[in-house]
Formats: sequence, structure tokens, C-alpha cells
Amino acid sequence: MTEIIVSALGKIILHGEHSVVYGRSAIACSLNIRTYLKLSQTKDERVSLVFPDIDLTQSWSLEEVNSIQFSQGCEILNPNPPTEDVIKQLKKIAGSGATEINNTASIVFLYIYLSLCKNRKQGIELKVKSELPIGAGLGSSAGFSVCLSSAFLILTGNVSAPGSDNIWKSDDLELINKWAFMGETLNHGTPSGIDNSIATYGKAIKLKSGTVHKLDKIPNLRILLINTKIPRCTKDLVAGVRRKYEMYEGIITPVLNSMEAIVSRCEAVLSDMTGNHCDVTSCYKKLQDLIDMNHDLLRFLGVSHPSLESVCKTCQQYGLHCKLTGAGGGGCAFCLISPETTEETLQTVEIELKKQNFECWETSVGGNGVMCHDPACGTTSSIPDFLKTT
Ligand SMILES: Nc1ncnc2c1ncn2[C@@H]1O[C@H](COP(=O)(O)OP(=O)(O)OP(=O)(O)O)[C@@H](O)[C@H]1O
Ligand SMILES: C[C@@](O)(CCO)CC(=O)[O-]
Ligand SMILES: [Mg+2]
Repeated sequence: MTEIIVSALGKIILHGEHSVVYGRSAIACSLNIRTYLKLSQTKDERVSLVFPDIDLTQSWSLEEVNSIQFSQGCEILNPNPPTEDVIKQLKKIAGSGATEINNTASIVFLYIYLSLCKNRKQGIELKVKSELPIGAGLGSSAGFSVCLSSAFLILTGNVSAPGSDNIWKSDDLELINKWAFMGETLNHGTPSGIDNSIATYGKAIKLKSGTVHKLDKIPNLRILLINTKIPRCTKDLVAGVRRKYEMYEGIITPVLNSMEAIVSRCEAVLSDMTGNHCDVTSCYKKLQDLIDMNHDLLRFLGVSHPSLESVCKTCQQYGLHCKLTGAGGGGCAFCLISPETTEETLQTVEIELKKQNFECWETSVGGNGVMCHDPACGTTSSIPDFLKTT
């Protein structure tokens, strides 16, 4: 019986969230915090979803799923964004009683499943478990979409699973990324593609107007992640910025241009740091200035939140520099830990943040993108127990 286990990782956007939706550049780094998916073929002639992170368990008979009039007319190598009509059909099937959160997850699943697997005769069960906080700015939706697209592209033989070296063919990665982008489109309408691309390719990337540039050399940055635990939804935040842009284009455009300039300064500093072309202290000082400036601009766009302001203020009191990451509106911020930050300062800041009921943990950037965990080659050790075959 076929079983496919895949995983994809989360990210921080160093700079360029929101402006990247308007064709400016953004830099994202992967975090080694992963979402795992297990696809099992079953004998029960049903299609079943078990998504405990969003409290969703759902099941349809194969007959029900195969009877759906799905008129997307999609080419596998070139998926089309779902039309309004298709979205309407998917919403109906996904279930009217569901909450918006798990309804969207079911819609993304159904779109990818029906586009790639319609009329299959064998039942499947899909389990997803993430180490990422969901809806907190660390790219959980993109990790989810990359897992779905890679699992179904492998199941249908459209991409080949890599061996234990986890080296995928570049065309296969490109195809996984294209389908994951469709998932992100369903999640929030006008994604830039940065989140699905970093979840697919890993390490660090710069994205501009949909084109991915891999950043081969970036320094090993130490990051303190802070989760305000304020729930938010990327779709609403992106829509809020769109409203502002449409109403005040002449005012917002220079802000987006400043964000682009921040990305290019950041890229130059990172490159100086890896080439040992600058004094470490002055490089960190520049990175810190860029973080402060970008957070101010994001606040100007209306995507901060009182909790994120408290996080930044607390960090500033101890000489640390912090910005929101991802769509904002709550969720996570990150703080850059420089070589001059003492462990004592770090501990004190963490205590202060925890007193305000924020969650924080230290991490570093980098990590493989999409991975296939083949039970036959022993790479399943890291997968959550919940997904392990009993
Ligand atoms: N483990 C998971 N299981 C099921 N659905 C998930 C999972 N992770 C993410 N999702 C889907 O992604 C949605 C959250 O996406 P959203 O884009 O709002 O937040 P995010 O991706 O965590 O943050 P950002 O887009 O700012 O990086 C959830 O509502 C759900 O539909
Ligand atoms: C807010 C945004 O810029 C990043 C979300 O992680 C949206 C996107 O780029 O699709
Ligand atoms: Mg998202």
C-alpha cells in the first residue's frame, strides 16, 4: 500500500512583506520548523482528511468526490489559477458548517486533489501535522500547500520522489512550487509567491515579480522569534493594504519603494558579511537600522498591532531590534541577535516578553526546502509520532 510522507518548512521574511505583492523584492529565509504530511492509500473507498492543527476531520466517499463537476480545465505542467466559478464549487463541497480557517484548508486540498487525482479509484487518508504556529506569519499556509502539491504530484507520477539525499530534479521543484502557488492563491487571493517558494526551495531566496533568485551565501543569523499569539489572517491583512494603496496610491507608492530600497541594502550587507568585506559590528548596525526602518514602514501600512508594538518596545529597551514578519496584524515578530548581545541580556528580554504572555524561542535560519521522507530509507526519524505508521 502506497504511503508518502513529505515535509516543508516555515520562514521569516527578513524584508519585503506586502511590498512584494506590488512587484517589489523581498528576502525570505527558511526556518527549520516543518509541516509534515502523510498520504496513505486505503481500502475504504473514501477521501479523508485529518488536520488536528486546525481541528478538522472530514471525509467524502470516492463516489461523491468523483461526481463533482470540476471544470477547471487545468494543464498539469501549467496550472491555472482557480476561477471564481471553481472557487464557488469548491466552497460548496468543502462544507458550509466549517469555520473559515478549516474551510480554506479543505478548499486548497480539494483543488489540488481534484486537479491532479480526479477519478482515481482508490481511497486515501491525509494527515497533516505542523511544528509551526498556524496563522502567525511563519508561512504555515505555504508549508501546507507545498506538502499537498508534492505528495499528490508524487502519487500521480508527475514528479519523482528523491532518494535519501533529498535531491530533487529542478523541474520537479518548479512544478511543486507552481501548484503550491495555486494553494496560496486560494488562501489569500493575490500571493506574491515568496512563501511557497521559500517553503519549496529552502535556505534563503529573493523574489521579485514572481521570479526566484536563490541566495547561496547568507551569514548564519541568530534570530529570536516572538509569537504575540494574536490570531490574524493573511488574506485580511493583504486586503487591508490593497484598500490603502487604491485610496492613497501616491502616498503608498513611495513607501513600497523605500521597502524595496531596504531589501537591496540588506542584500548588500548580507553579501558583505559572507565575503568578509565589512566590519561585523558595522554590518550588524546596518541590519538593525534596516529592521527598525522596515517595521516603521509596515506600521505606516497599517499591518502592525499593539502587541507587536509592545514586543518591539521591550526589545528596544534592551538594545535589541525587532520587526514583524509575514503579514503582521499579530502573529510573530523577529529580533536579530548580534554578536554583541550578551546571553544575560537575551535571557532578561525573554523573561520580560514571557511576562507579557508572549512566546519566544531562539532559532537560526537555513534548512532544506521540501523533503520526502521515505520509510524505506530510514529518513522518518524526525517526523511527528502522530504520523508514524503504527
Ligand atoms: N498544519 C495545518 N493543517 C491544516 N491547515 C493548515 C495548516 N497550516 C496552515 N494551514 C492553512 O493555512 C491557513 C493559515 O494561513 P495564513 O496565510 O493566514 O497564515 P500563515 O501562513 O501562518 O502566515 P503568513 O502568511 O503571514 O506567513 C490556515 O487557516 C489553514 O487554512
Ligand atoms: C504579506 C505577504 O507579503 C507575505 C506573507 O508571508 C503576502 C505575500 O507575499 O503573498
Ligand atoms: Mg500564509
